[in-house]
Amino acid sequence: MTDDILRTTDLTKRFGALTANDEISLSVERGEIRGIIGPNGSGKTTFFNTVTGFYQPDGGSVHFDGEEVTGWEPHRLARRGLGRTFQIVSPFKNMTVRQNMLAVQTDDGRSREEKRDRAGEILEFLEIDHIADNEARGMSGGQQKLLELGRVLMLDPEVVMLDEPAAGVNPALESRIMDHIHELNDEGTTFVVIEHDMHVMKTLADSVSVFDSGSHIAQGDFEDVSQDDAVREAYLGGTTAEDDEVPI
Ligand SMILES: Nc1ncnc2c1ncn2[C@@H]1O[C@H](COP(=O)(O)OP(=O)(O)OP(=O)(O)O)[C@@H](O)[C@H]1O
Repeated sequence: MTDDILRTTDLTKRFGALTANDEISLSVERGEIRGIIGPNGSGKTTFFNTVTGFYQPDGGSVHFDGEEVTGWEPHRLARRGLGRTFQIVSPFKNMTVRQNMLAVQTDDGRSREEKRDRAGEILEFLEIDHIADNEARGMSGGQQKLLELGRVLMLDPEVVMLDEPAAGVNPALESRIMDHIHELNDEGTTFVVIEHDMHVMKTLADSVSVFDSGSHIAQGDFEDVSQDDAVREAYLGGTTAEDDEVPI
């Protein structure tokens, strides 16, 4: 029997005449790393925004850990255990790295000291503790991505949705980010990851869901999905496909 921690049923989001998510039904199993791939504009980020409450859906539902959470506010979902990061990261630049961590509203009865200790542990785990007292404005793009992941971890999430965690990150830091994701996953955190880099996706994801023109067109392990005719058409038939987006 499968143990779904996140499930959408016919989730739909429109922007005027454009249907960015067209009845997306998708289940994520507890403990897996699910990749979401698809050409530019296929609706991946919209899906994240609708699942995590940044957009109200025009139809369909979202269930998280056995509870219907459709339309819940992002902060309520985050406190319930569904965290997410953004494609464009935006730390508070004039605050230190540690202050950025402590600015996360956890509302879980932890004392200031406990919160500070937890922030220290996470920064150490992510190997950015040496810059904890530096202003965030001096961080590299990759370090900012790690800080954003760290801020999500302050909420002890059960599921983390990552929007392009490797984009714009140098290869050394990229492999560190992937190691951290694997390590957290080994400890039980479920991940849903949007990523254009197919090499990253191939090694990271247990299974992938493919979006095309707002629809969820295929799901399975990376190798099977790469051979799927509809997937090859989605990538190769369009005019926007770039080499690194072709999943073969
Ligand atoms: N806030 C918005 N208002 C209007 N249209 C939007 C909005 N957000 C997204 N769209 C449109 O919805 C479609 C899906 O966009 P979305 O960003 O979800 O795609 P994506 O698969 O994440 O793309 P990319 O891989 O380029 O990040 C696009 O046509 C986009 O222009």
